[in-house]
Amino acid sequence: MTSHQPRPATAHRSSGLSGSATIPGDKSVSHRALIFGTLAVGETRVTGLLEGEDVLGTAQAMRAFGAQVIRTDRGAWTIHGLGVGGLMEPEDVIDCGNAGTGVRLIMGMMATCPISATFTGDASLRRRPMGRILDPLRLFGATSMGRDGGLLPLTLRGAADPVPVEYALPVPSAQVKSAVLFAGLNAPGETVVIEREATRDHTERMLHGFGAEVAVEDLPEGRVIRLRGRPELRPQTIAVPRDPSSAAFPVVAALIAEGSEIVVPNICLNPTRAGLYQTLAEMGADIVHDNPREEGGEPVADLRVRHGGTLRGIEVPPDRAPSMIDEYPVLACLAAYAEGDTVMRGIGELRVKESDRIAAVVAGLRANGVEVTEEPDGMIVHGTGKVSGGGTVATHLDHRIAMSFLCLGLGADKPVTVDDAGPIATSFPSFMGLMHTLGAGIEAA
Ligand SMILES: O=C(O)C1=C[C@@H](OP(=O)(O)O)[C@@H](O)[C@H](O)C1
Ligand SMILES: C=C(OP(=O)(O)O)C(=O)O
Repeated sequence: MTSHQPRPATAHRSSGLSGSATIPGDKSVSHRALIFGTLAVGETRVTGLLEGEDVLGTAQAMRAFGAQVIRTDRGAWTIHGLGVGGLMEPEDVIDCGNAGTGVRLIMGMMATCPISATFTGDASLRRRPMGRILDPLRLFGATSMGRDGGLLPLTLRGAADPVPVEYALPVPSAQVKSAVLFAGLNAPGETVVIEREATRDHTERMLHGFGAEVAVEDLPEGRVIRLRGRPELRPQTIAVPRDPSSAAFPVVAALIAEGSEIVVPNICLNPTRAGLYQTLAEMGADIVHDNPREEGGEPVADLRVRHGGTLRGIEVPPDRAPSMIDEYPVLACLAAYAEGDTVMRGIGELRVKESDRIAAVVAGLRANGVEVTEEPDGMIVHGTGKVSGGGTVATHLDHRIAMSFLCLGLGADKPVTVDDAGPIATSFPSFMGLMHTLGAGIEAA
C-alpha cells in the first residue's frame, strides 16, 4: 500500500466566474456500465465514462473477473463480457480504493457465482460498513470471512447453488439495492427488492436496457422491483450522462462568487438525483434549465447559473434526502451565505460515507466562522450572508468535503484551506483545471 501524501489546497475570495463548465460522466452510471458490460454476452461500448480513480478501480476489477476491458479513447471504452454466471475467480486481491459503490456493487455481482474474492480499500473505505451488503448476500447463499463488523478487508465466497431472495431495504441505499439486484441476476426464479424511499434508479433503468426482465411497481409498502434471474443480457452502446453530483460544485461556486454567470451543459437531472437543484430553486438561486431533453433514457438539461439576489435559508424536506444524499456538504457551504437557517435532517446516512460528513462539515464550517448546530441525523446552518474564513478543513480522504470547502472559500473574507485535495481525483479529476478556467482562485497551498 503506497503511503498517501496529503495535497493541501486553498481557495481565495473570487468574483466573476464565467464560461462553460464541462462536467465528467456520472460516477454511478459509469460503475454500472462496466459491470453490466461484464455480465452481457458480447461487446458493450461506452462513451463519456468517468475516468476517475473510483471507476478505473472498477474497470480493473472487471478485468480481474475475466472481462476484456479496453480504453479506446478519452472516455471511450469497450467491454467484452462473459455472460451472467460466467465470472472467473480473481487471482489477486480486489482493491477498490475509496469507492463504496465499486466494492458493494462488485460484491453483489459475484455473490451468486461459485467463486471467491478478497476485497480491500483505502483507509476511508476500510472504515465503512459492509454488513448492509453481506446480510442480503448471505440470503442468496454467499458466505464471507473477515474483520468484525463487516469491515474490509474481507473474503466473499459466492453461492454455489443460489436461491432467489425477497429483500426489504433496511436503509435507503441504492448501493444495497443494486448489490441485491446484481446478485439476483444469477439466481434462479425471481428476486424482489422493496425500498420504502425511492433511491437512484440507474440499475433498474440499465437492467431494462440490457434486456433483463424487470418490473417496478410503486405500492403502499414502497417501490417493489421484481427481477427474473438468469437472463441473457444483450450488449449495449451507452453514452454516460454528465454527473449532477459533480456539477453541484461549479454551480454552487457561481452562486457564491459575486458577479458570476456560467453555463453547465448536458447535466443528468434524473429525478432520483436532482434534489439539490430543486432545493437551490427554493432558496432563490438564479438557475435556468435550458434545452431540457432526454439522452440515453435519462432527462438532461443545460444549466445557466447567475450569482445575484439574496439566498434564503430553508428547511430541506427529509424525504428529499435520497435524491441529493451526496450534495449536503456543498449545500451546507452555500447555506452559510444565505440569510437564515438551512435545516437538514434525515441524513444520518452521511455519517457512513467516505467520512462522517455531518461531523466533517460542522467542524469545517465552525473553523471558518460559520455558526452551525449538529444533530444526530442532521445539521442546521445559521446563515448570515457572510463567511469570515481563514480556517483549515480536515477532509478525511473525502472528495466532496474537499470540493465543498474550496467552494466556500470563493466568497469568504479570508482564504479557506483544505488539508488534502488529493481525493478529488476519485470522482472529478478535472475539478482544479475546470475551476481555474472559470476564474476561481483555487490553488495548491
Ligand atoms: O448507487 C450509487 O451509485 C450511489 C449511491 C449512494 O450511496 P448509498 O446507496 O450508500 O446511499 C451515493 O452516496 C453514492 O455516491 C453512489
Ligand atoms: C459516497 C460516495 O461514493 P461511494 O459510496 O461510491 O464512495 C460519493 O461519491 O459521495
